[in-house]
Amino acid sequence: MQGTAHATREGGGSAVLDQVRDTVLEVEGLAVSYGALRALDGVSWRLGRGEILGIIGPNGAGKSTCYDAVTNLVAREGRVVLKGEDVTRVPAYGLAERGLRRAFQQNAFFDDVTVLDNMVSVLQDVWGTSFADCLVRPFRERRRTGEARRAAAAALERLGIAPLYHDRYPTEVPYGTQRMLSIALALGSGAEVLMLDEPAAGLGGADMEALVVALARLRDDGLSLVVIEHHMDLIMSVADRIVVLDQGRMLAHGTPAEIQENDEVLDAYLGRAA
Ligand SMILES: Nc1ncnc2c1ncn2[C@@H]1O[C@H](COP(=O)(O)OP(=O)(O)OP(=O)(O)O)[C@@H](O)[C@H]1O
Repeated sequence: MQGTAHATREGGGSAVLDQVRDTVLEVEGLAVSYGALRALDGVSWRLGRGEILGIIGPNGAGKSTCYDAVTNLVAREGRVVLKGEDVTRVPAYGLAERGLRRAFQQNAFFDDVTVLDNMVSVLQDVWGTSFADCLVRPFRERRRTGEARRAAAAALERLGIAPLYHDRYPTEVPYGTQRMLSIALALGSGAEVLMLDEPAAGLGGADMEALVVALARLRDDGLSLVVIEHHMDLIMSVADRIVVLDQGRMLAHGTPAEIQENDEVLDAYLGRAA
């Protein structure tokens, strides 16, 4: 094997795990079976604070199943530790409350409210007002509503969504902006770990570049990200480390440079230059 990516098919700990500093999310021995199919088998990785971990692999390798397993959306074996707390038995909504959020492959927003109001709605946990408060303290509540809208606008601009789109309906804005909106909504407020499933799906060149910039900015802000992606250029440019899955098992784990030189990965997945 060339390079230093660690093949993990034989099991055993990988030294690359020891390189992760300030672990925020750790999965250990995750396994999922669908009837006779072992869709995930003994998958372990760690995510450091302010880091992007890429998860790649051919179709059917188990990438989405791995997300379902981490977020407790499927029966699984193994352990999940978030910020030092064993959260293996915590349901998905409890994980979201603890700062572990997830965006799915499909865009997810309310079609019949504006982009800005979509964002305001997910910030309700911080800026929400009650009917009773509006009656008793109307001026205070009006001020809070203004603050909520400013916070929502800032959250959208953090993802590069320009103000000219804030008052449009999501279906009226370009597809790349809709993808960014889905990410912004998944982030909400208080996210510490964000898991993205193919964020670049359907994006063209300029939108792809905007996504790279946005992901790097989120990481630089201290967010930790796990990103499933088929676009190799994108994942190789933004990820700090990469896990390669194949038939439910970990084929390799290393830096992008290590993964690109790994013979097993080249044979199984990335394709080899003649
Ligand atoms: N609910 C399910 N019931 C039965 N089999 C499933 C289920 N979900 C996934 N599988 C199977 O588990 C395996 C892993 O699927 P998964 O969707 O995790 O792969 P993936 O790497 O995300 O693929 P893709 O890149 O195509 O999205 C596949 O063989 C798939 O057919």
